[in-house]
Amino acid sequence: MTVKLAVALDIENTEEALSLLKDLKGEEIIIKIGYLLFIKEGTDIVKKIKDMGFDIFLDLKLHDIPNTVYNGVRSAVELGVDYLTVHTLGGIEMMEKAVEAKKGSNLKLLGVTILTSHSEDYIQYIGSRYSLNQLALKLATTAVNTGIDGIVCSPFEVKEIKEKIDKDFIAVTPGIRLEQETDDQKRVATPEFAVKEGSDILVVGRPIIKAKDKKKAVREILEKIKNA
Ligand SMILES: O=C(O)c1cc(=O)[nH]c(=O)n1[C@@H]1O[C@H](COP(=O)(O)O)[C@@H](O)[C@H]1O
Repeated sequence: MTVKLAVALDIENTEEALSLLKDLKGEEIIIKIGYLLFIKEGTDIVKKIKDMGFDIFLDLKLHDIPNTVYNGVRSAVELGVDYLTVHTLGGIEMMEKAVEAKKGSNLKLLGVTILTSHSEDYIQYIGSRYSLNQLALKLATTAVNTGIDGIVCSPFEVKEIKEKIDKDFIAVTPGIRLEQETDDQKRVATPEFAVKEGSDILVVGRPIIKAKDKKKAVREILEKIKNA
């Protein structure tokens, strides 16, 4: 699978977001829609962006009782999104219901393991007897065995997860940075590192959204992915 770029469209101004996408039409990118735009604009924004020809990654990180997640996944299938995040910490039964809900559709479910804004210290603070890496691997393995199509982890866990899970799945890595700035992320790495470690989809938000020339930033990251 060729490595893809998912642009996290975390842009406050909807018109600005849509005009950026007009500029990016034809680029081989996935558009990730998260809380910011989805809570404000709802399903309309998803349909608009889908109609522009982009694949949609709806990032709602579903985490609830199995039946509620089942209903959420059914709605995402009806909406026609391409990727949807669920939280692996929601449990095996929850993930099984999520997988059951998308049966027969093209939706790909992505299981979030340990957020890139968490550190090893936090994992120990909440009482885990596993290290962050071990826990991410355990959650990823559970998700893939349950039938989840892919997992979300930091570029630092992806290599081991890819090596130790003997099945095909999509590895998605946020926490990508071109420069030193980390914002609220704790585990960040360059696009080249993420690709070398085995990522299939790199998620990039602020390094694009905050750039003066956003289209140029997208092109630069695509080049880095291609040449990694
Ligand atoms: O599920 C995600 O996409 C996600 C998981 C994770 O562990 N860390 C993480 O940053 N994300 C998302 O990836 C994007 C990263 O944005 P930037 O830090 O601005 O590049 C945000 O939209 C986050 O919601």
